[in-house]
Formats: sequence, structure tokens, C-alpha cells
Amino acid sequence: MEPVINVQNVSKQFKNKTAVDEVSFSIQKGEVVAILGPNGAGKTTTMLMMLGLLKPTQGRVQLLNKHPQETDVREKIGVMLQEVSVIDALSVREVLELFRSYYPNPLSIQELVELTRFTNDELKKRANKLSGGQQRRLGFALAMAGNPEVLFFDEPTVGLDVTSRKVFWNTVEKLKNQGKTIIFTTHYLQEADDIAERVILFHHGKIIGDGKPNDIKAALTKQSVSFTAKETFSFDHLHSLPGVTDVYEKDGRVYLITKDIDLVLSRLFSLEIKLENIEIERGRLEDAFEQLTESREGA
Ligand SMILES: Nc1ncnc2c1ncn2[C@@H]1O[C@H](COP(=O)(O)OP(=O)(O)OP(=O)(O)O)[C@@H](O)[C@H]1O
Repeated sequence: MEPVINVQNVSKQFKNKTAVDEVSFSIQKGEVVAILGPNGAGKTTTMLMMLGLLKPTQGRVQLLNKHPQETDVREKIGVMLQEVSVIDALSVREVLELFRSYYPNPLSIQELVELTRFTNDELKKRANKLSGGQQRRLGFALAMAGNPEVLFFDEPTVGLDVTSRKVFWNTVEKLKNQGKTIIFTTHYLQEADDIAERVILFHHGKIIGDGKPNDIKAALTKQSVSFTAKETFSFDHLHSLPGVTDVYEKDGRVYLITKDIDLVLSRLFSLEIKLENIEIERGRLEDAFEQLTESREGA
């Protein structure tokens, strides 16, 4: 099966800044993918290149097997970027009508209103008089106007309150069940975890993880088994245990760092060491993610 999106060895250089650094991935039809990463990781730049709105300095992007800017590709995609700029003098209804007219098989106004829950009063409002939350909903309606196969949302819930976020993601869930391909950027770990079946993790313009949310979480978090031992023993034994990535001693406890607690425990017990006060610590995902963010800021 042909992928819906194919990003091959793509980089983007802004003057001296490498915003995106040799990334490659492909996305299949029906996938819901979160592009996750701290601020400045290169998420938006990557999305703009997927859409053909920014030209890669290097590499190639294909959307629906073609150049992203081809008309028949554009007719099949819906885009919600961080800033919506629409014609301010028009009412919400008029903007919706205008956008619908750009597409061969648009959704009806009725369908768009159902998706976005615009009231009659809101439909009459001029676009420049909308609140932040209403503007987001308008942005979403415009992304949906052409009944797209592939949806791109750049940080779709920034500035939304908790209830509006829930409503938005419930709607996305329905679109997912209709088989739409959905790609969204976020720096909310929880959103990526809740909504996406695949997470592509960006850091410093590179992809540092690509997989199911649980696998990404496991890769981000450090887990440890620690214990005290009465007898002296060789650390070499512990270093060579399968699954152990680091061994150290702190305050009289021996710590084994691993990504596979079960494996390490079973091997530990088979060693001839008398272990006491065994403790297992599973790193907190939020902490690990925060560390990523901090290391970015400190860079
Ligand atoms: N037009 C531009 N000119 C110069 N530098 C840019 C430009 N666009 C982005 N950058 C830089 O490229 C890097 C990646 O930016 P990008 O907006 O893609 O990150 P991001 O992961 O989407 O972050 P955010 O969540 O803050 O939008 C940042 O360091 C940013 O300052």
C-alpha cells in the first residue's frame, strides 16, 4: 500500500539554524499520528514542509503520492494552522460558504455546524469579532470544509479550555473512526498519549522516537531496580546482565537502570547474591519529558 505521506531525508535550514535535520518517516492511510516535541523542536516546520508551504532545503516530501501543492492533492487535505487569517469583513457563515466553494465535494453547512457546534448567533458574527476559542472552531470548520481525507492540525488545542479540548478530541475520534488520516503537532504529552496510535518524537530537529505511545514512554522513562546486599560481590556481574544499561551505588543501595524490569529481576534472582530491601522505581513520564524540554532550553 502506498503511504499517504512520505517524508524522505528532509532538512530545513533557516540561515544558520537547522530547524529540521534529516528526518524520514511515512504515514499510512487511517493512521492518527502525533508529532510531539518541546518548543522549537521542528514540529511546525516539518508540518509546513509536508503541506508544501515551506520548501525543504534537502530531501523530498510526497503527499498522496504527489507533490503536496498539486491541486488534486490540496482538494483532499484539510489544514488547521496555529493562526487563522480569514476575511474579517465576512460573517462565519459567509466564510464557511466561501471555503466550501473551493472544493469539489464539500461538507454541507449543516454538517460543518454539527462538527463545530456553531450557534445561529455565532454564524452571524463577523470573523474578526470572534473570541480565541471561536476562532479555533472556525479554523477547524475551514479544515473540514472540503471533506478531506487527510487532516493536519498544528497545536490545535493551544489556548482552549479543558471542555473545548475534550469536545475537539471527541470530534477527532469520530473522524478517526471514519478512516481519516490525522496528523497533529503538540507539546502536550498527554494529548499525544490519549489520542494518537503513533507518536513521532522530535527534539532539536531530529526524530528521536517513532512508535506506539507506550513504546515511546518506555524509551523516555528510566526504570530502576535497587537493593542492598550484605555480602560483597562483583559489579561486573550486574553490568553484564541482559537489559541492564547502567549500574551504580548510592547511599548503600545498588541501582540497576533498565528498560525491562521483569527481565532484570528474573536474572537477578538467579544470581547467587542475597538481596535485601528490593525496590522498583518506574520513572515518571512527565519528568522525562520535562528533562527533554529543559535540555532544549539549556542548549
Ligand atoms: N522562518 C523562520 N526563520 C528562522 N528560524 C525559524 C523559522 N521558522 C522556525 N525557525 C526556527 O526553527 C526551529 C524550529 O521551529 P518550529 O516552529 O518548527 O518548532 P516547533 O517544534 O513547532 O516549536 P513550537 O511549538 O514553538 O512552534 C526554532 O528554533 C525556530 O526558531
